[in-house]
Amino acid sequence: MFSLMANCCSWFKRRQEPVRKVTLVMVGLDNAGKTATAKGIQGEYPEDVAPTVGFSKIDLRQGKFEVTIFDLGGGKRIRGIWKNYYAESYGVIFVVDSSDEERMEETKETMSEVLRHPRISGKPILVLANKQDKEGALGEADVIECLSLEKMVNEHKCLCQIEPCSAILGSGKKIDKSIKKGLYWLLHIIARDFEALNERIQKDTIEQRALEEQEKRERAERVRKLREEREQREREQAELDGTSGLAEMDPEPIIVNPFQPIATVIIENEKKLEKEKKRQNMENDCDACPLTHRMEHERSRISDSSQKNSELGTVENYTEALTQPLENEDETDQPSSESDNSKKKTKKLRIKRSHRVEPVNTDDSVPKSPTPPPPPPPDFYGKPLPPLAVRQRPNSDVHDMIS
Ligand SMILES: Nc1nc2c(ncn2[C@@H]2O[C@H](COP(=O)(O)OP(=O)(O)OP(=O)(O)O)[C@@H](O)[C@H]2O)c(=O)[nH]1
Ligand SMILES: [Mg+2]
Repeated sequence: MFSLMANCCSWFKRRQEPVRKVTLVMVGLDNAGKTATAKGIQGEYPEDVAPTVGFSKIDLRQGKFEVTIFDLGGGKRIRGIWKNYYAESYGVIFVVDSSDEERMEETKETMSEVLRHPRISGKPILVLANKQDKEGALGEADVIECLSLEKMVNEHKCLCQIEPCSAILGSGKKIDKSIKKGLYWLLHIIARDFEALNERIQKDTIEQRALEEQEKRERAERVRKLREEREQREREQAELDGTSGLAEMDPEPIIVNPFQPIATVIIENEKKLEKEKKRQNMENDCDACPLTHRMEHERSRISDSSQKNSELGTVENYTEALTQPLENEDETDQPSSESDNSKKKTKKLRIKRSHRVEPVNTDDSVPKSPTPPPPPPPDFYGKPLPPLAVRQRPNSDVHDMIS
């Protein structure tokens, strides 16, 4: 009767206990069997596993414990993330592949690194000597020896339990009893020192979060600086590529299309032709004027023409090439008998053509071609372009090499 009452009191007392949330971290080399073990605990088929990239998380209820297990990837490159989970861990599950003797040294170093971390030292550790079903797997004593386990745990003041097991034996309620036993042991130790552990974990977690925030800010700052440097480099490169200077002053430069519609070219040419005609008329009128006046007139005309040349660019050059016969016509149309006028005219023509690249002047030394170039039709630009052969070419005095 007394014992029944004591049991009832104990049950009632346990019911009053608050639910404790406990986080565990599961680590070990890749291929050790961590995910298989975690799946087995959860009641899933343990053999259907793939290497863990990052982590996987399982939640389970064990008596008064709400347990969260972080199953972390064990690959060499992923091991760096383990430390991010140490602060909130109440204990460690370290899984060892007992059948892989060759990697025992690596396992030892890795375990030592975990236990000496300031956020792990002093916390309980469960070692699962996994894959006992495999032939040649090391037994419990061999694993302890290979890992120098006693020495290591004493050094870092960690309570330790080792369980030889096989994760693929079963799952859920049929899970390997050693795994179940090991888990009970770990939770029991945690429950015993819960207050002290909990205080440490709260403190470590706050520090860890602050550190993470700091790292995040530093990372963002690094990214910002890198972006700024890259943009600066791009700007400098753009300047080197010649988009600086005028291009910078005028962000949208006007690009003159060299391939203008033919109608535009014709209109330009017509204008030019009209101007030429006017000029000719004026020249005829001016023939009566004194030579100096005419010289002045020619100079202003040349400068006007040069300016226009630079303005009109390609089109103007083309126009000039086409209007060349008009100037020749000036030359040929002058009556040769008027000797005074002829002298004046020669001088005038030299000035007139001074802005062009001319062949050696043949006016005096070489006799003129017996067949003068054909005069252009009066309405030249109103008609289709003449055949290439009759068009006056620049430097037409020089004959083609191949004729
Ligand atoms: N024979 C045998 N095979 C096992 C046992 N436990 C796991 N395996 C197999 O070992 C391989 C690796 O198992 P995982 O659970 O993925 O190993 P892990 O430790 O999670 O590996 P990472 O995620 O890469 O860190 C899988 O093919 C499992 O089926 C076991 O107890 N016995
Ligand atoms: Mg895994």
